[in-house]
Amino acid sequence: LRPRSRLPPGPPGLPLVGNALDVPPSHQWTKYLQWSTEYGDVMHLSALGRHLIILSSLDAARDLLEKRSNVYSDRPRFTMISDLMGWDWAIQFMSYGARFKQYRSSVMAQLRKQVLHRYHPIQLREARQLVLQLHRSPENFLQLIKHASGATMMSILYGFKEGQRRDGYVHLAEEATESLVIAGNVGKYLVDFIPILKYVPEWVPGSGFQRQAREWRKLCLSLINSPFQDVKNSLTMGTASPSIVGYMLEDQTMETEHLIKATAGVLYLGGADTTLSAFYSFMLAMILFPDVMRKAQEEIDSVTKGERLPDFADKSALPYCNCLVLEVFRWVPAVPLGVPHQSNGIDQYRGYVIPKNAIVMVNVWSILRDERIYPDPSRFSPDRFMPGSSEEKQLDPREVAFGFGRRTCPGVHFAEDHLWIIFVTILAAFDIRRSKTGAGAENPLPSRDFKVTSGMVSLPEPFPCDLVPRSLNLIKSLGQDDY
Ligand code: HEM
Repeated sequence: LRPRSRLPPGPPGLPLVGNALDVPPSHQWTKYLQWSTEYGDVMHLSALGRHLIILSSLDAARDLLEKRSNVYSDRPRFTMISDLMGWDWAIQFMSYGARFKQYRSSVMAQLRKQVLHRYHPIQLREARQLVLQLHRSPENFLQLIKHASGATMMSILYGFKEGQRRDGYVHLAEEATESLVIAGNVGKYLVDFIPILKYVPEWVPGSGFQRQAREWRKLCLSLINSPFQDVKNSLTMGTASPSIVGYMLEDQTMETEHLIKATAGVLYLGGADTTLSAFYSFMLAMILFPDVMRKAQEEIDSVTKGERLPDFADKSALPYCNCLVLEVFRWVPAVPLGVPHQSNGIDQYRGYVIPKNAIVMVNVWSILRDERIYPDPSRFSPDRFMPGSSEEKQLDPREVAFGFGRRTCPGVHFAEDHLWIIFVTILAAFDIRRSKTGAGAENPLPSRDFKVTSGMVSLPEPFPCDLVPRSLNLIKSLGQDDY
């Protein structure tokens, strides 16, 4: 057999462009699912000479990305992002190797289970502050939640409390990550396929990408430099609040300033949009499945007696709420196609050849919505994971949603804590209801077939909702002075 005929099966493509024209520009995971029913759970596509392998089952993902992690731990090179826009410090896009290991272990050190308690006071404070803000302007709930996701990360990373300074940095980070989303749209920039184009000077006609990259590079560099310098100044003046950057600067074992800046940038990048996606999904789930909301609220009330807001110390007494977080990870996968891996050598699997430098992606979305694993997958049901519930216990979605092998998400436990305290605080304070007033063409009333945005990180499209306070006394007790 010629090597090509031993590639995994996949849709036929055209000469040269391969399947580039068949892959839709958005929501590729639905097309990949459709193709996988025809070609199987290990599928081959090609685009402009690049091999693409799509894995659509847990077995295949584990067999390759975990059991053969010596082959599949690399990332494809994103020339536009890493070389031209300046994101070469972000481990998310880094090739596997010595530098990656050094940077990843610095990130892991800040996300170990043993240190997560350090962030709890900030997460608690921010969750309660958000309750106050939501109470004051419930109609702006989507904007408030979006801002809170970025702002909480800024507080944890740099110690900035509420105010203009922090808002400015959140704005900067949003702009920088938006540029990433645009540039991360594989296929948009030819330089990602023909890296040598990165040397084309800006004045050459057709090199608009160079000018664009230069503008975006400024955002990327400000994102890691400006807040970092700010913390350093505050430490010198003795006015800094506790923060990850502060801990790292004080810890003399840390290698270089660049590593500290990069670690903070990586955490922001990894944490802000993903937790925002989960937050939107949670709100939507509570509107669509009011029985789940009531069950979670009853559990919280049984512990707090409705006299106080919940706290991290209540976590072990709230198992249903813990399962609710897991169900959010499953119900709307925040990273529906994971982050692409790349093979660093030729491999054989199930009799097929996986070429060297093939881009390997897992269809996380299709696994987490597979009815053979999760019966009635569009139903939001934390009971899937509750010990002793009438439902049969189902696969823990963290095993899929956070990726595989040596590149698995290091933020999984952080994300759980972060979302848990927000969800239980909001559930204690408000009923989240289907809006009677806010619906319109732009914000249609949600149904089980709600739409999600497309991109590496995906989230439900905007929807209206009403937030009805459950206890005004509880909310009012959160006086501004305390926070
Ligand atoms: C809903 C929450 C989250 C989800 C669903 C999620 C999902 C993922 C996925 C699928 C990957 C790629 C794994 C792979 O390549 O196999 C990843 C990577 C990563 N995540 Fe997360 N993540 C979440 C939250 C966070 C948080 C809160 C942080 C940090 C504060 C974080 C930091 C990172 C980093 C640094 C990487 C890159 C790892 C590497 O390339 O080695 N993530 N995440």
